Amino acid sequence: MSKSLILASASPRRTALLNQLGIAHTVRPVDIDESRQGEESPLTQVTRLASEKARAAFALLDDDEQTNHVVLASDTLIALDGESLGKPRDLADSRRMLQALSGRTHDVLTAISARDCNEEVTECIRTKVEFAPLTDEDIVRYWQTGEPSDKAGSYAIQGIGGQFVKAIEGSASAVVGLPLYETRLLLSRFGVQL
Ligand SMILES: Cc1cn([C@H]2C[C@H](O)[C@@H](COP(=O)(O)OP(=O)(O)OP(=O)(O)O)O2)c(=O)[nH]c1=O
Repeated sequence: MSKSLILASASPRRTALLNQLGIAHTVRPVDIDESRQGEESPLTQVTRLASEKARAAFALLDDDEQTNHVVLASDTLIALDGESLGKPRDLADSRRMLQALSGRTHDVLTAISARDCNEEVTECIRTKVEFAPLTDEDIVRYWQTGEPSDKAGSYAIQGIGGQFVKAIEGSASAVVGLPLYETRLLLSRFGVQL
């Protein structure tokens, strides 16, 4: 018997990407503390957060639901010089992030985590993104559009921020929040009807 899918995410991008795969699902976001723990690396952090989101959402299911559901969760962080960049708090934070990304190549890390009553599998997808040099005026005007505020690294490649991206190497869908290819493989392994 195939299992039903629960997406543990408040991100409209992740729902849209899952819809692109044509996979029926219900959405049940969870709210966890996403701050860095100690000196953990961006890879450790993003993998831990995806796993914690999946675990928290699964724990909210009753016994019956746990036997016939799979929970999928994801987390996206930018990695630059060993540091992780999440969502900006304000303009100053956005400026700090975009100045750091300006004229350089960074890694976008997206971890996906699937969990059912038998097991949890979590993996991380790394995509390289090369940014054009940005002026302070670019950064302030971009902030005023409202787009950066809920995006890791303070930009959206699929939106206005796409004009700052010179090149990308890896998974475009992973940068937006859910790697389509790897998610499909993972869910099929968990018995979700594709
Ligand atoms: C770099 C980049 C990030 N993003 C988004 C993807 C994620 O939604 C967001 C990073 O925040 P996340 O903490 O990964 O996710 P979220 O808080 O939006 O949703 P949830 O935890 O409930 O699943 O940044 C883009 O949409 N475009 C981009 O180019």
